[in-house]
Amino acid sequence: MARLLVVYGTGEGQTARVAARIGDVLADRAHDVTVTDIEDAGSAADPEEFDAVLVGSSIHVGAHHEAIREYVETSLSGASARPSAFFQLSLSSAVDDAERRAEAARYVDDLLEAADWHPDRIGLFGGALRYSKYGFLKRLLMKRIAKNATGDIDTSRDHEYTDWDEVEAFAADFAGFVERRLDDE
Ligand SMILES: Cc1cc2nc3c(=O)[nH]c(=O)nc-3n(C[C@H](O)[C@H](O)[C@H](O)COP(=O)(O)O)c2cc1C
Repeated sequence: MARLLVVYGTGEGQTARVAARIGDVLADRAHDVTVTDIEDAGSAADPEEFDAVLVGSSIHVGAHHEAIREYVETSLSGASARPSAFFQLSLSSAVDDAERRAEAARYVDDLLEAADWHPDRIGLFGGALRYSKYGFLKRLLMKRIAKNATGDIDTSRDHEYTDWDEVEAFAADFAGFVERRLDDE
């Protein structure tokens, strides 16, 4: 059994949902899992207390959650023997378009380069449009962003693009990686 941390930054809760699903997959494999929002985490997100760390963030206006950026820069920077993974949610990963996919990958590259962090696994997932949760201005902004991304500008309902099978496969793959690594030690 490994002590695993899943720490995430979220705007409207989709990354929290993904983090929870990842946590369920890890817990089903009998690991001791802590899933925490970076805003509430404080010292509970100290990587030293865990065997492995997964970090997740959504993209808002081309940037990761600020507290997550700070966290990876201060807590995960540099070489580490501890296995780690990063997952990202965006609309850019919600469409089958090479340019958009490259954009999503670039967001990750920029974050990792700035933090000098080298996670063992990276997951890029489609996010969601929660028009029902946005205020007037955010709904307008998201309609514009969505028009160029998924094309879903019907604000009378929400749109979800997360592939839950992909999320579960990502979590299982990372769990397997951690288990093999700990067996070898
Ligand atoms: C204000 C806002 C700005 C966003 N900007 C981008 C963006 O620049 N690129 C992108 O691919 N997705 C963008 N998105 C889509 C989010 O990444 C997607 O909605 C994701 O599911 C949000 O997850 P969260 O609820 O955990 O924050 C944006 C969403 C919001 C609400």
